[in-house]
Amino acid sequence: MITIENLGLAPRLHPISCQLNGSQLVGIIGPNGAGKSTLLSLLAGQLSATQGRVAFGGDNWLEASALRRRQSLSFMPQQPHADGALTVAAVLQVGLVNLSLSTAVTAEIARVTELLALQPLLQRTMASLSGGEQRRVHLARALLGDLPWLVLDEPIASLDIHYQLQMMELLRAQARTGKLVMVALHDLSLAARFCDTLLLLDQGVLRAVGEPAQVLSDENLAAAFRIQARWLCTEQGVGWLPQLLQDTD
Ligand SMILES: Nc1ncnc2c1ncn2[C@@H]1O[C@H](COP(=O)(O)OP(=O)(O)OP(=O)(O)O)[C@@H](O)[C@H]1O
Repeated sequence: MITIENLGLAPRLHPISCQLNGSQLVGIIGPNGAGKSTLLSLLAGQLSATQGRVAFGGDNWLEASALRRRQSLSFMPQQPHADGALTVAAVLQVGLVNLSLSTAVTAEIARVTELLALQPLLQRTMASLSGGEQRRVHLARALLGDLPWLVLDEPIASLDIHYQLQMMELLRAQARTGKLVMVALHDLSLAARFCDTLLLLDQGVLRAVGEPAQVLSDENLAAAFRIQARWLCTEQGVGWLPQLLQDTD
């Protein structure tokens, strides 16, 4: 479990507080510029907070050593980078070595390779891959070491619908193994369908946190996104028909 207390970065993110249990897939949603990446980057230690604390495993996570951070939290930024000249296999090897874990390298790389169906790509260079293929490699890299806290900024951006569904299932399965999995998402229908908890950010403010049905209320959708939506619930899942509000441009 993590407890976020008044975590903020002026002027981009107003102080936010919430508690998130492990074993959950948590979606961070909100319009462009709402502060999603800022929040995730603060948790990942890529940005320094101007105030607040984060309790994770007892102490203030924001003051944890670099090694503890590296071995507890896996971060995939919105625009992950890897040297284009490296093969996929090399990217995964370097990623694992950087974690300084005692994990068996070959077995761990085989594990994430299988999870992301990367076998056919292992000997290709990163530069030779499509955008979606590269994203799957970055996702595999984020899963290396089986760390307890995954923080992924738009992990399904640029994936086709097959891989979007597969990734959301995979991330939910990762959460079910006891991890806290936090993902920034723009697809609210997939967020509603797969996430246990949603955090809705709007103009740097935490507007709502809770179960998807509560957070994706008519009022919140209108205020944050200036849309209205009809939700379609079937046994297979949730879909929706979003529309611009009448009085918006
Ligand atoms: N490097 C930066 N320096 C100053 N302000 C920034 C910087 N990066 C982002 N911002 C601002 O911080 C606010 C939050 O940005 P952030 O990237 O966290 O939004 P986001 O919700 O992730 O948006 P998007 O959906 O467009 O990715 C925005 O107003 C943005 O303009």
